[in-house]
Amino acid sequence: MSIREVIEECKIFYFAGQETNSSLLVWTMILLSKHQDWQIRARDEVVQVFGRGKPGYQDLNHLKTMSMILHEALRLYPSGGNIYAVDPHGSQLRKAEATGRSAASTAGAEGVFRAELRDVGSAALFVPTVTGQGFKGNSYKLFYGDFKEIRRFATEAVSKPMDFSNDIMPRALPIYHQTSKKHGENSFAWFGPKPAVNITDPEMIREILSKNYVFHKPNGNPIAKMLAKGVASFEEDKWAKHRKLINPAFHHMVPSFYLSCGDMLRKWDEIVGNEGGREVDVWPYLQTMTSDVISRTAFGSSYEEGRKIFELQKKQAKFIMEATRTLYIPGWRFVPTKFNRKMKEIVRETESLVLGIINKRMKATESTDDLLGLLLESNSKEMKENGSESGMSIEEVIEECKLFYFAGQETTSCLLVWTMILLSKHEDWQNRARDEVLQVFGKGKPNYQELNHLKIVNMILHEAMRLYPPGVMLGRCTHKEARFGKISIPAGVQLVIPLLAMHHNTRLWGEDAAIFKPERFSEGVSKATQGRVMYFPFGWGPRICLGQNFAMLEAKMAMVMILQRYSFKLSPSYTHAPRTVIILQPQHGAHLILTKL
Ligand code: HEM
Repeated sequence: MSIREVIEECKIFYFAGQETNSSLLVWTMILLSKHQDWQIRARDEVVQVFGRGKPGYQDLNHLKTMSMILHEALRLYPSGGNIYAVDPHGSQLRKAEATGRSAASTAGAEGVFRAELRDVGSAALFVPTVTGQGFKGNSYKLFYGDFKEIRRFATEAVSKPMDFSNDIMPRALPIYHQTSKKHGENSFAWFGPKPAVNITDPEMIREILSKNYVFHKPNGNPIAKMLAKGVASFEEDKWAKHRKLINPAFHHMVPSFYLSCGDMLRKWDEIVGNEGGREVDVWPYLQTMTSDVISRTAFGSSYEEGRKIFELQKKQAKFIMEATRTLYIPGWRFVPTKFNRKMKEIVRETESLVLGIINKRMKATESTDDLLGLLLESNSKEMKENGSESGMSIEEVIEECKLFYFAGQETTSCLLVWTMILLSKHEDWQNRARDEVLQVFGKGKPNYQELNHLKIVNMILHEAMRLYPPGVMLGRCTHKEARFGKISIPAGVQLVIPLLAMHHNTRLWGEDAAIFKPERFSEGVSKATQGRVMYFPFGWGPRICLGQNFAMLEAKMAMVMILQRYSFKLSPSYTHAPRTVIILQPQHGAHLILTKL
């Protein structure tokens, strides 16, 4: 090991050992204060084994009741760490999975404490159940499970770039890649003290994603929830209510892709000029464009205020990424550190800006057709028809607006950047796409209706999202024992759906799964997949992405306008390095040579 690696190991021991232990102790004491009967049972056992004398290490291992209590405390209040990104949308920021619970879910968990304490901890229960059914994984290491390995895989994966190839699993989804390499497709890992089972059977995936009232999303880090809550993080009735209110707004809004994309192209024109090709890192420009689109579409006439809100969100996301890089300590966000104060300040500033816009709208006599206007309209219609309980509060509308920003921006810019990179490598497909675009629109302004009839561009976008899906995995969890045919998975387990692995699976797609072949989608998605759940970049079932059509339309408009004006190829300085930071991004940007047509 290098000195750096030794230091990293020490840091892991510090975090995994010190913070998780103190968190475990504090929750155990709280639970035992609440459940005096178990406190008495534990004391009886301790007094029986040690009397009032000094406990011997050997005998500590024989405390059965104490071990049961510690495992149950860990199950209810796990203190895991910076493990996985499972949701493509920033609101979840589930980098810090297996962390503390929200107040509401804590109250629910309290209720089951007594009933579940009969089991000797989740590890003891989980392992025989799933290994008996062919799932394999590492044996459980107390408190931090596979945390150390996961950290190492993640760091090693992105430490060097790769040759240009679409075989990106080792880099983009290193944890699943390594686990499945070692244990096979039916495998599991320990997210701290929580077991996480990898699900790769298309039928099981269909069932999990269809039954959204049975399989919930895993609880995220409460710090991350400061960023945005909204429909993507709600469950059951609250989720259904919000989805019903937001849906009409998405169907009626008029997106402003043309304006924002035009702004981006004007910037490229200034850099490239008329003579020869010029190198441009297109990645930051695509990010600005998609963020501009969402500011205009969400806040329309209040575009300037909208931009300010989103700038604050960007700042907040950076703080949150830093916060989630360390283990989450329950209650830590309430401590008035400088960092926490800054984050709270941003929340306050954002809310007052959004509230200002909303108040202005409420007083206006005419309705506006931006997302916020439509949302307010659909909300007040619902409240008029079914009473005020059925609508959203102003705070909830604010949260949904914040969510649109995170949901709508990074994901779509990722789709665009990988499409441009792939078309730079495959100039034959770039030419075919341009031919189609020029045939349908010439050099004129694309209209929305006809964007939907572009066949080649559509095939290319799907193939780009198959190989480089913005969200590389989805997560769900079991609240009670779940049965899938002969397979049974106990309660309290995370289900990891490695979306990227499904998109690259040679058993499903053939030996050429890693090759860019848009012709796979020449007869549509259902023909390409034969109706199986093996391609689902926007998720599946009732919780499928609300912005799916929006994103596809935006990507088509942008690709049409780019293809009309430019030809592009990889620059010699382009470095292929796909990397997952919540979503799948080009780690070193996208340096392309742009030539004006
Ligand atoms: C290429 C772009 C996009 C991709 C790949 C994508 C992907 C996804 C995926 C995979 C989910 C499901 C997550 C899960 O089931 O755990 C989802 C949900 C969602 N997406 Fe997107 N998304 C994109 C763009 C957008 C845009 C532009 C918006 C809005 C402006 C949006 C809003 C949402 C919302 C609100 C949900 C939550 C739906 C619910 O829980 O009912 N997405 N997205």
